[in-house]
Amino acid sequence: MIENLIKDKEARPHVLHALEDFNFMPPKEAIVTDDVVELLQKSAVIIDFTIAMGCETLLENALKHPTPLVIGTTGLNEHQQNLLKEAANNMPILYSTNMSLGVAVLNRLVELASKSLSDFDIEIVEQHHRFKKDAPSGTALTLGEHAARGRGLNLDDVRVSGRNGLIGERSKDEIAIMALRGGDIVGRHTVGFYNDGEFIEMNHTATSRDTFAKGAIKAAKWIINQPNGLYTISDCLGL
Ligand SMILES: NC(=O)C1=CN([C@@H]2O[C@H](COP(=O)(O)OP(=O)(O)OC[C@H]3O[C@@H](n4cnc5c(N)ncnc54)[C@H](OP(=O)(O)O)[C@@H]3O)[C@@H](O)[C@H]2O)C=CC1
Ligand SMILES: O=C(O)C1=N[C@H](C(=O)O)C[C@H](O)C1
Repeated sequence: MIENLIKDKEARPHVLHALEDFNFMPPKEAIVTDDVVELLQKSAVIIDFTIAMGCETLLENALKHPTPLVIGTTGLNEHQQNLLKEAANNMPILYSTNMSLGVAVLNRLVELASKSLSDFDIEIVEQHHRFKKDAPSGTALTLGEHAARGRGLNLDDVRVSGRNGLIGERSKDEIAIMALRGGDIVGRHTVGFYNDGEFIEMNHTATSRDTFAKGAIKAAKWIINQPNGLYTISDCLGL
């Protein structure tokens, strides 16, 4: 995501990491550092698209040096999710597994469809590029949470991660989340609602990673004016 953020003129002066990797000369006012404390102390807001461990380091240090944060990193474990909640008591944090407007709206639609189509079986498929490290995608899990919430269920209680062998019939409440990987697919999520005689499939396809960068920059401008707390991109978009 760093190359997509650098492409955006407004974000460019604030991008601090690995600039030379992308053959880009930072402007004089940019701070280039690999010291997370210096980064926190000198930044008005930080955008994090790294890996779960990188996000954990940022949050741990942010607890001592509160700074508004926009976090898009996925694959956070339970400890890291708790750290996110704890840190949000001391600073405004916007966390979203997907920074696009389309997915923010899709989350709403899925919750509504799940509630209205209570007899339909729900299945989620996500597709991403071959370089993606975590599975299933954070977006697919968030969509699954909305689908479960629409029926008053907890995703952890009903989630299926794979099917293989003589597994028996599908149970009514289960929600499978399956991941495909290949090529340069930016991000494609399909939530299907299946019943006897009809089905609906809701699909969102990101065709450029700039979509996520633009959402994150909008979020960064918004989060600096918010009181401490944990927000999502839906809050920023007024959804
Ligand atoms: N919420 C959203 O809308 C989106 C979320 N994402 C998520 O963002 C994350 C990054 O994705 P992507 O950009 O494709 O991944 P990449 O692997 O392309 O980039 C990850 C970057 O993080 C750096 N990094 C790795 N470890 C650390 C660390 N411990 N501390 C600081 N930086 C570190 C890497 O540096 P180096 O190369 O030197 O290791 C690299 O520059 C993933 O979790 C992905 O799911 C991605 C797109 C959209
Ligand atoms: O790794 C990616 O590329 C993406 N990750 C996010 C996720 O895990 O949901 C968002 C987007 O789909 C791209």
